[in-house]
Amino acid sequence: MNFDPDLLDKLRNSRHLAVFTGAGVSAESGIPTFRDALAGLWAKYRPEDLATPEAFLRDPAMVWQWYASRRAAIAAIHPNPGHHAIARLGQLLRRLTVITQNVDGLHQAAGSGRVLELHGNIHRNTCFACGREATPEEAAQDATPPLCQGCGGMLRPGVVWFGEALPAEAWRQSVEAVEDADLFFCVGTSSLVEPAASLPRLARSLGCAVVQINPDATAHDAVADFILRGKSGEVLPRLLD
Ligand SMILES: CC(C)NC(=O)[C@H](Cc1c[nH]c2ccccc12)NC(=O)[C@H](CCCC/N=C(/NCCC(=O)O)S[C@H]1O[C@H](COP(=O)(O)OP(=O)(O)OC[C@H]2O[C@@H](n3cnc4c(N)ncnc43)[C@H](O)[C@@H]2O)[C@@H](O)[C@H]1O)NC(=O)OCc1ccccc1
Ligand SMILES: [Zn+2]
Repeated sequence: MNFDPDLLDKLRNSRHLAVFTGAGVSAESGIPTFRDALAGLWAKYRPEDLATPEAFLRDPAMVWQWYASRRAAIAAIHPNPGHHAIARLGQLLRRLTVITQNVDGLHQAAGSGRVLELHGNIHRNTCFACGREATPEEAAQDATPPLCQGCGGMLRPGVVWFGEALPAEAWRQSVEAVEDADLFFCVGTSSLVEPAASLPRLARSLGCAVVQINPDATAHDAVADFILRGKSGEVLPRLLD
């Protein structure tokens, strides 16, 4: 894949690169993308049916087990060359901010220092009633779901469910990073979930060069200045060559 010299020039001279990622960046690690995540016994559900406070209240054990099965899948895999290339770019460039929709923690596992988790992290748990962050021991109790040792409420995964607000600080810092960036990578996301999907549009509206990295077309091809059609685990390492 030959890259547009203008893109390589912008990357080499970037003062601040913002890298916005979705499930696609973890696909080559063996984690099915959000659309494909509902395989096997979960196949009859839509993500929006399970990742909501209503679903949790309706059937807390089922939702807890879904997250437990995803946590187990994530524990068995490793970051891929796409994650590592982003971490390497973070060492080479003056400033790089990762803004991720992923809850798997693989950017941090690959060594990326500045990672803003817009939709939380599946390895953390909080109390659905009092909001307290639970200890790993509490979350390991043999109950589905385990109960909070503070108030006795049910523990829930530390992710943002549909209908819930994004973490205010992560969102504020993400908008700030997009406003400061001179280059914006949109990697492995279908960009269908709001307000996260507004960030590529914001970047474009601020005159930031937008690069889309995805094997398929997405809603954000229209705001991209450069479209790299391929898998992030193959395209990103080549950008470092
Ligand atoms: C479905 C959608 C229309 N619904 C929403 O956007 C809703 C509602 C909404 C709000 N504003 C709107 C405006 C318009 C319409 C709807 C809304 N948004 C919300 O509910 C948000 C919260 C949304 C967050 C939900 N949580 C997630 N995840 C955590 C949980 C969990 O993980 O279980 S969202 C989850 O789904 C999304 C999945 O998208 P992708 O990551 O892009 O994955 P996908 O599978 O779709 O695509 C993969 C892509 O990768 C590509 N690919 C595949 N292989 C590779 C490869 N190898 N390399 C590169 N790319 C690859 C594929 O081609 C594809 O393009 C991600 O964001 C992911 O985090 N909250 C909120 O609005 O709250 C209000 C509020 C405000 C104030 C106070 C109180 C309340
Ligand atoms: Zn509690």
